[in-house]
Amino acid sequence: MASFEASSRDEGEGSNQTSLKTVRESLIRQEDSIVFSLIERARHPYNAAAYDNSSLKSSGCSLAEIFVREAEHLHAKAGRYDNPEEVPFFSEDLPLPLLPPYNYPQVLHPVAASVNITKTIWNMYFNELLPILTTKGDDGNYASTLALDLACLQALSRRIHYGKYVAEVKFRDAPMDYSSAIHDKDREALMRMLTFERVEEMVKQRVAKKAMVFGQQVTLEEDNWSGDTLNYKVDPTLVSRLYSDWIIPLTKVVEVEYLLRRLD
Ligand SMILES: O=C(O)C(=O)C[C@]1(C(=O)O)C=C[C@@H](O)C=C1
Repeated sequence: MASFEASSRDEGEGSNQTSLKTVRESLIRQEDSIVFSLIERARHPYNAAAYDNSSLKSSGCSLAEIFVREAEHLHAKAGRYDNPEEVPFFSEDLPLPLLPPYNYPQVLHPVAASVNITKTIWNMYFNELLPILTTKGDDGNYASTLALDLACLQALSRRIHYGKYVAEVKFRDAPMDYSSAIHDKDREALMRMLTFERVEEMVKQRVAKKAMVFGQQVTLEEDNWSGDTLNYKVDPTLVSRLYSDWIIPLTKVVEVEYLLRRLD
């Protein structure tokens, strides 16, 4: 992608450069899904009843949990989790796909399946993000709200766990450097090696810009296109903060966890 600014460590020649470029292009595309899904969820107020564990006395869990569990059940039948990029929140007892499996390319080391931070993503989404993304109140549209939550959770899980792919191409690019930190189980060294601050800065700026572009009120009157009078559907600084406080740090946690097991 032309807008991608290479940092000094990925200016080398060869296919690894292409691979890092390719996985970053996927991260850029995934930004669109994340920003759109947040804008859609923000149309509804918080709708607390959907998240309250005591609302459904018989089940002891929230409507949100039941919704995601049952949706994942259905998605598993349609083969969603055959794709190693997709990580379910409730992986126990998922049914097998109904169609014969598609042959997804095996890019990752088999240990990738054991790297799973869905609990952290779940808690971050419901405890930290939703309360600041939405307005207080209840409009009763629990089914629509939860369908939108599911879209947000899936987009976030996919993006954050995509750190496995980013880590894999970085490892292939510099196996000797990474191997020594992996043997030493040196998390800090790994974190330092995989961090590109300039890239992170660009990601944060780009997602804020996407929130401005995707979240405009589009009308046919010329005046409404002027930047400062716009009322965005989701605060662009919130989207940027979501990336800087949670999405990027959690992607890096996935990268480190994957690398630590990469030589098993
Ligand atoms: O692009 C990379 O190299 C990544 O590892 C992804 C990512 C991100 O989450 O956006 C994470 C760590 C880097 O510091 C830069 C960006």
